[in-house]
Amino acid sequence: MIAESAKGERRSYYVRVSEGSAYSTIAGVVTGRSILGKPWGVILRSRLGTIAVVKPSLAELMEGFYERRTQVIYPKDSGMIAVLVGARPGARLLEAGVGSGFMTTVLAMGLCPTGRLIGLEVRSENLETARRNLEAAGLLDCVDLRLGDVRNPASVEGLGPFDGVVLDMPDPWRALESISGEVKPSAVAVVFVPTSTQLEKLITNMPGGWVLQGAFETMARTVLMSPGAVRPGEWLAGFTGYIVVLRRVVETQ
Ligand SMILES: C[S@@+](CC[C@H](N)C(=O)[O-])C[C@H]1O[C@@H](n2cnc3c(N)ncnc32)[C@H](O)[C@@H]1O
Repeated sequence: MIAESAKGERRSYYVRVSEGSAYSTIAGVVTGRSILGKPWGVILRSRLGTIAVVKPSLAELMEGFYERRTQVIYPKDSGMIAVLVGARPGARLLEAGVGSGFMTTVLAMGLCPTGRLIGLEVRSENLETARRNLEAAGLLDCVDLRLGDVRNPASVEGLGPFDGVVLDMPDPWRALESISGEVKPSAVAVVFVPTSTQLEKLITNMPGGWVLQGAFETMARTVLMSPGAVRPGEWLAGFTGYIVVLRRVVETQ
C-alpha cells in the first residue's frame, strides 16, 4: 500500500491483507475488509489522505516478503549486475553462491523463459530458502538450483558452456579456476565482494584464463517530492559492495 497523508508525506507498507485485520498508516487506519474484493490499484480516500492498494512489484516482493537467510544483493546492485552479465532470454548463466536467491531472482527475470540459470550453493538450508523465494516470484522454471561447492571442478563439470557468471561468495578467486573450462571465451564474470580485503585478494590471486576489466560501486539516493522544495533526500543507500567485471580469455598458438 502507498499512503499519502493530507500534509503530502508518502510511505509504503508491505502487508498480507486478511479479513479481520486493520492497518495503521500515515493516512489513517484501513481495514482488511475494505481492501479485500477490490481490484489491484484501487485508491481509498479519507480526510487524512489517500491509500493506494497496489500489487507488489518484483522489487517490493523481495524487499517486503522474501525470506532472508544471508546477506543479500539489493536491486541497486543486482539490476546493474544483471545488465553487465547479459541476463537476457536464451542466455545460460552460472551463479554462486545462491544465498537467499535475491540475485538469482533478478537474473531469472532477465533470462526467462528461454534462458537457464544454474545456481550453486554449499548450504542446503540457504538453497531451500532461495527455492521458496523464487517460487513465490514464479521464476523457478528457468532456474536449476544445485547443492555444491563451486570451487570443486566436479560440481561444475558438464554444466556449461556458460555465457556469463555471477559470484557472490567469500573467496571468489578460488572459484575462477574451477569454472573456467565451462565458460565461453570472452564471456563476462561479475564478482560482488563487500570488503576491500576481498577485492585486493581477488586482484592478486586471479588465475590464468581471466582478465580484469574494471570495478566500481553503486549508490542510490531518494528524492524529496514536496512541491516547491523538490531536492535530494537525506536517505542514501551508499556502499554495499564492489562490483568487479572480469572477462574469460584464451591463448592462441
Ligand atoms: C552473501 S550470500 C549470497 C547472497 C545472494 N547473492 C543473494 O542475493 O541472496 C553468499 C552465499 O555463498 C555461499 N557459498 C559460500 N562459499 C560457496 C562455494 N564455495 N560454493 C557455493 N556457494 C558458496 C554461502 O553459503 C552463502 O549462502
